[in-house]
Amino acid sequence: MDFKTLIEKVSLQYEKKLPFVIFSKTSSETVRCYCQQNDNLYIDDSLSNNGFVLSPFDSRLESYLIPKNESESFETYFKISEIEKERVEVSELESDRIAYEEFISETIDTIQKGDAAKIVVSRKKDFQLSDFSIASLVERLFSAYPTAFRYVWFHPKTGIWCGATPEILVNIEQNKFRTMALAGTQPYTSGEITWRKKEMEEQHFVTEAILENLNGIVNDIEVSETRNHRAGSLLHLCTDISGKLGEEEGALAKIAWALHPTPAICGTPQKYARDYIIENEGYPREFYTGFLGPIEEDNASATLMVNLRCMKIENETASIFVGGGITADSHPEEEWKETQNKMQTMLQVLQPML
Ligand SMILES: C=C(O[C@H]1C=CC=C(C(=O)O)[C@@H]1O)C(=O)O
Repeated sequence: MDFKTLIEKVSLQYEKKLPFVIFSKTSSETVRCYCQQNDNLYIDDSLSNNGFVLSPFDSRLESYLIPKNESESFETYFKISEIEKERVEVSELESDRIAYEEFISETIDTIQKGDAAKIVVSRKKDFQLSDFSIASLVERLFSAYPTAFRYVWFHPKTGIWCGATPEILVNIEQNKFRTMALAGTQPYTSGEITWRKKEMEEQHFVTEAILENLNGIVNDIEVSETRNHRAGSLLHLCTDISGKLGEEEGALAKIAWALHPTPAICGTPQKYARDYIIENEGYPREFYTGFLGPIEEDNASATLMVNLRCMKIENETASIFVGGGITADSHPEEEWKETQNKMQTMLQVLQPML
């Protein structure tokens, strides 16, 4: 089956209002797809069944699964085609900017009072689509960000969720696991790269918290040098963390629930930051900054990614979710600009449909 036929399959599935997920792992040209054969909503927090999981930011809420054994699965090779990507100009209300910057200032005050070291706050912006097609969405998304993990998920009860994320929550392959501490953002340029103290500190919080949360769960942890990690037109700081798993069952669930929500998308201390976000952000994140990905071989192999650079599409409206890590040294105007830059990742996919 070729990519075109696969797109026809998912388009038909969407027309019939049946769940599907189509995805391609980081830097892979293999596209895989599960087309569920009924419209049940499978709830599964165990992370032990084969299929594709979609889990929300608030870990007290349910995770959903498109089970492999209830789906037809397909796989194909896909030749990346060059798509034009130009910055999409967005008109934003002055009142929205002021409200967001005030929210950032309040968050900085909270941090300066000593209640938290870092809190990741975000916003959601809606775009009316005039010419939406699932085929065009899949084609553009998969071509635009070949080095990201790309997915389009549809279930009649959740709507479409899709994204191109750079961040691994946990990857397990043959008794080895990998995760990463990703934080700090600047626009990508080919020139010399320098990071400010604020970004280095922000990223350091993430590495430290991940190592602390993994303590006692995995053995032989290796921590890489911190490196630059490009995500489309953005650049992040990243530390790779890897290690070996013991013989016991259920390592995937243990690691994923120990790490999620990481300080890359929530904050430190975790519970304070989570409650602050839920109480103050003013909208429910749903699956944004949750995690998603395939679980295979009875969870001996899995790639769970943090749901970043993503959007939800429902009733011809695309909601794009964007945020940033706030520390005592953050500046509200810069944080607003950062969300505008991050919004471009999905806007460039949507461009012809706006
Ligand atoms: C919360 C987001 O990004 C996180 C991941 C990488 C860098 C981030 C930052 O620089 O603030 C955020 O922690 C988002 O893209 O919506």
